[in-house]
Amino acid sequence: MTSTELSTGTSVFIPGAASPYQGDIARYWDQEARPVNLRLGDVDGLYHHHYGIGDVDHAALGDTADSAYEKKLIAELHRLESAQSDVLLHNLGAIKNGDTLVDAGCGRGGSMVMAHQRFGCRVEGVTLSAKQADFANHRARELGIEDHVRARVCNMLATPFETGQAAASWNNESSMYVDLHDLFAEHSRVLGVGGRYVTITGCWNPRYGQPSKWVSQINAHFECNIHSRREYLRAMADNRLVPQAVIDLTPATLPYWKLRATSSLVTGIEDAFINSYEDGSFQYVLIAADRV
Ligand SMILES: C[S@@+](CC[C@H](N)C(=O)[O-])C[C@H]1O[C@@H](n2cnc3c(N)ncnc32)[C@H](O)[C@@H]1O
Ligand SMILES: CC(C)=CCC/C(C)=C/COP(=O)(O)OP(=O)(O)O
Ligand SMILES: [Mg+2]
Repeated sequence: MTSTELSTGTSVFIPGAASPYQGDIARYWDQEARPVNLRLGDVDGLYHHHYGIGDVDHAALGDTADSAYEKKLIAELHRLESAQSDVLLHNLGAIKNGDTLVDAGCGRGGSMVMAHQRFGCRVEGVTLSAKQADFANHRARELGIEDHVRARVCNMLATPFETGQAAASWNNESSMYVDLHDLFAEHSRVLGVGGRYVTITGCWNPRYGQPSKWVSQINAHFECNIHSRREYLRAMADNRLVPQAVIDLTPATLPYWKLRATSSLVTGIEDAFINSYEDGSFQYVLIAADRV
């Protein structure tokens, strides 16, 4: 654990942060309280910081003039975000209830809870944000699963997990904050041989050429650094992670964004996602890899 320097020169202790950048990211997520995340989480107590996939259920939404429409829209966006976690968890393969899973960049813990409910296993999460870790651990206590689901304030590039301890691990929209070679070296260390790694991420498309202005806008909005699809595959290959599936989820996430753009919970980043997905400069992908 180190301290980081603010631009004012004040030394601030940020547990888990290994660099000034990570200190900024810790502060960003400590302060985050966007209604688009909290009101969706309030639907059923699963709090996500990722986006949705799947077709919109227009029958469930009903008439836009209906006074209950906005509530239904929030429930529908949330359903699509949980569907995204379901697809990630499905790609972890067969997990036994005695297994340990690692969620790298766990946010408020929605996917961790879903993983435990699905597999009955232990789930260990790390986040740079103490607020998020407290939130996730509080939810786990409320659900009575705190002996199986735990979040810690920790850098995902240097985790406290034992070598080979995890049957599977994942990054759900959290790999754009780190160097991919460093990230996959750590997953490769923590995973047992034969273990499974899954990421769902936004990446820029090498076929487009370079990051588009929309990708740059998303980077600035979230203070992150989106990698290219090529960089993911190369860094995995260099770290004994062999892709078993690469799924382009771009067509599946567009309905979520188009629906979200019509809601009262817009944050201003919706057009950058829609435009970059539609012009082919950006892709939403799932990569599942075997640790060999
Ligand atoms: C967009 S949120 C995704 C949260 C969660 N995976 C989800 O799907 O709800 C990004 C997360 O990555 C975490 N993160 C970013 N850099 C990190 C690092 N170096 N170590 C640990 N967590 C990190 C943030 O703290 C935050 O929890
Ligand atoms: C696909 C890419 C590039 C994602 C960037 C990472 C990120 C910040 C995800 C969403 O978090 P959130 O749920 O907190 O965002 P929002 O408030 O927009 O819903
Ligand atoms: Mg969100």
